[in-house]
Amino acid sequence: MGLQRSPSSKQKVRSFLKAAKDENKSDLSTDMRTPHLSDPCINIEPISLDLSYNSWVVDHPSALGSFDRMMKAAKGKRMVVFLDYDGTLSPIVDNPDRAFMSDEMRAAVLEVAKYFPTAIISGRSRAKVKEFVKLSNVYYAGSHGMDIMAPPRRVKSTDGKHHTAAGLDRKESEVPFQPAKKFLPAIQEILTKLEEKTKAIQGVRIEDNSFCVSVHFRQVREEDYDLLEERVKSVVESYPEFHLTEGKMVLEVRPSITWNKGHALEYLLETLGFSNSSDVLPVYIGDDRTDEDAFKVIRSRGQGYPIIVSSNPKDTSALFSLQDPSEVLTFLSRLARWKNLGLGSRRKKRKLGFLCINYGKEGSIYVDK
Ligand SMILES: O=P(O)(O)OC[C@H]1O[C@H](O[C@H]2O[C@H](CO)[C@@H](O)[C@H](O)[C@H]2O)[C@H](O)[C@@H](O)[C@@H]1O
Repeated sequence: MGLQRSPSSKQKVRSFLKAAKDENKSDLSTDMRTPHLSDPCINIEPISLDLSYNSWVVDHPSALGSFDRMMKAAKGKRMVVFLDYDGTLSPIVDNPDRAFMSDEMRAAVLEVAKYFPTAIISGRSRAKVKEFVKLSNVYYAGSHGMDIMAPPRRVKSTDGKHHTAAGLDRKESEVPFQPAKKFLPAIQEILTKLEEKTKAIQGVRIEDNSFCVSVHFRQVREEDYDLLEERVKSVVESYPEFHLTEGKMVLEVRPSITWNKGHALEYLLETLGFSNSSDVLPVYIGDDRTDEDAFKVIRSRGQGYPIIVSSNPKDTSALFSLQDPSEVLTFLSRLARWKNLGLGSRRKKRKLGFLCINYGKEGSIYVDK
């Protein structure tokens, strides 16, 4: 792994990176960064070089341009909405503490959550993302899904019915699910050591994300990248149960457990009562590498809409795309309006005296009384 930096050798790489950097203020995903010779991903570079946004978007069509088609296919299905936070609901900014979400975005998420079960799955601590979003009608998962607040997991008993897991709150109120809980003391130790080891490097920000730690280098001088990487690695090396991952100008120290945003999505579907439903249609909107795990889960389910937020071509398992948070806002507003209009026309038909025959999963039809 190497930090994202300006290229020094290949001319082709230089011009590609410069264009991408100018367009997106260095928000190059790791799949496009200058490769290190030691980087096992070096073989993906020529593929990225051939991609241009116009050809990429053919394979990952705009979720706005495809909206009608998507909603037509969603008729009669139960949509569940999953949203990433940074770079999706809020724009990427230099100071992570100031990545605020706009009031319009908040209103759009509020509306969406009125009609569809909605969860926010972020790399931030759950408390921090809740503080930014400030909505009570959504579910929150922080630390890349390692800290979920949701209804308790259901267990299947011998009578074949689902029951709340023993020992948990039976009133279906929300309970935390924290698969990395045993790592909390070690995480606090790592945090302290990282702060100590990197304090002399100008521009570094260490963020406590509860079950993981972020080391931000967005404001670090390029000439200090190697030093920072070396220091961070020297801390992580003495914790064999942890590993490093890389996001947008950030290194993250995470416990090595088999749990990611994809698992969080599945967990939430299950606890919200959608497991094994053939008519459930998850929508996941995210911009970062960690969102890919959720995109893959949706693809493997064979039903749902994985949507990447990017204005640059990148390797992704998403099927659709949106360019930036402002397009996310438009998409969410249209989604809420689409549902509202659908409900409205049903209400109107009822008012006009039509009889509604409900076929459950198949939807409903209106007949003249
Ligand atoms: O899963 P997410 O909600 O997308 O969180 C991923 C990381 O997002 C934040 O960092 C990123 O956004 C910052 C604010 O715009 C930006 O300054 C930083 O460079 C980005 O990496 C957050 O601060 C991290 O802790 C999250 O892991």
